[in-house]
Amino acid sequence: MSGSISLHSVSKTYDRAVRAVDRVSLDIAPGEFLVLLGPSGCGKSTVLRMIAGLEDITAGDLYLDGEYANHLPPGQRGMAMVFQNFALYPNMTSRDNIGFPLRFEAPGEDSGPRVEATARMLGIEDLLDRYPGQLSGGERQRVAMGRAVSRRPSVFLMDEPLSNLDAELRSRLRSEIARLTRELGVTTVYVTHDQSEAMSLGDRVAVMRGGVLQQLGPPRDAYGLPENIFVAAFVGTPRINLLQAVVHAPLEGAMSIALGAQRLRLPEPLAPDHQLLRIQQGRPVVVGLRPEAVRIATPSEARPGEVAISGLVEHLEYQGHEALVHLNTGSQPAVVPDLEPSRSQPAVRRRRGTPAPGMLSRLRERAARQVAGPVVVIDEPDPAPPPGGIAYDSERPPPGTGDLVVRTGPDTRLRSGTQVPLLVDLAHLYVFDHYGRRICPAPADLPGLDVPPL
Ligand SMILES: Nc1ncnc2c1ncn2[C@@H]1O[C@H](COP(=O)(O)OP(=O)(O)OP(=O)(O)O)[C@@H](O)[C@H]1O
Repeated sequence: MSGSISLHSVSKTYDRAVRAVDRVSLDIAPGEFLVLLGPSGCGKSTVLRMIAGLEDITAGDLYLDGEYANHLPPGQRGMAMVFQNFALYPNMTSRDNIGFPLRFEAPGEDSGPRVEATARMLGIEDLLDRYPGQLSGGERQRVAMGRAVSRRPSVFLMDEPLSNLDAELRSRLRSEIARLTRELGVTTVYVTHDQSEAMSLGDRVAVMRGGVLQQLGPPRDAYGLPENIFVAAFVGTPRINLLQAVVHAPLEGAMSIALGAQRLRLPEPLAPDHQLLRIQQGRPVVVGLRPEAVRIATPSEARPGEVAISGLVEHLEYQGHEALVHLNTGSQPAVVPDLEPSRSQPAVRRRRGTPAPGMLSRLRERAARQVAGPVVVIDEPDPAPPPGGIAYDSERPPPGTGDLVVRTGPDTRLRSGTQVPLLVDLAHLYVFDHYGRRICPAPADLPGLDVPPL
């Protein structure tokens, strides 16, 4: 087996009601490391389990090495799985745990040389005669990986394999997994809700939300060119600043984006990406600024492409290698629900008085999940929802939390309550429309920017 995996519009519905995975299409190349990333309950594990054959596919097609494989039994798929809970047999030594699958795959063959070669690869030779109870969490996970590796599968499926480990061990094992899968050249599908893990491991990252694939591409694109507000907010620590804004495009005079009482004046001649914002004139949009897109400096220090605003220091968060300044610029943050949903909550909050879910509301919920919405507009009292079922929130953010986080050097000394000048780098400005789609920088396929998603 070469290890290519293709999902064509694959869905999974549990109990006729919960659509855990909604028409996901993915092509994973042989030897590729693909990470499924998303918040808890978004359907990552279900995708992995359908690839493994541990879960039936409700609709859509799965191809392994180009062959239709929906009904292929798990044992015939040439895959090995590593779970978060190590799953070792407690009454077997590491040697027996690693050799156990080989008893079935190559009956009668001496598994010793393969077990030892695997142990050498993972640096666990001296643990081979210990029982799981005599191993640390990290050692247990190495043995669990050894069991997967010894089978020489064509695909590794890993479901949050590091989530039970402490931070230092996670980072060490992360590089070991990267090295091991690269050396073995084995296709790997890795599930995590930890975006930094996804960014550091994946050749490509598939970001999911509410069962729907939001974006598929290299980690650099998920961070630098998020297709929607959900991906922008989910990827990156500290989280991107998302501010409610309005585009002003007068027939005469400069175009600007209002953030509360302040304005980002777009320099003339307008950049092509900024020209496309003209059609949003007067509409609420959301501005996204990563913490490194704004710096504390006076207007006279502005470089080309930087525009001045100001902010009131709320507090300084010292991080050792850097400091994060929390500022209040007088704008309203936009809120993206579903970033960390609890399993008991529905995927999209409904407005008061909305009837119980029927076909129409289910369709609307699905449409809302396909884009990043709902985007919360705090200042508008009870606005009518646009098509697509986007909901609104009337809660204000807690006072004193600031609306903008800016990254600075660790030596910054700033007192709370100080008004500071800020420079916004327009080269790193994101604008999302009312439906949560990125409209600046312009999307590659330039959809009808006015058209509601359905
Ligand atoms: N056997 C099941 N029966 C009913 N619903 C299920 C079942 N397994 C999963 N689900 C539901 O399907 C959705 C997706 O679950 P899944 O485990 O794939 O999410 P996940 O993104 O892997 O979450 P986590 O990171 O918390 O494991 C959830 O709403 C979950 O409650």
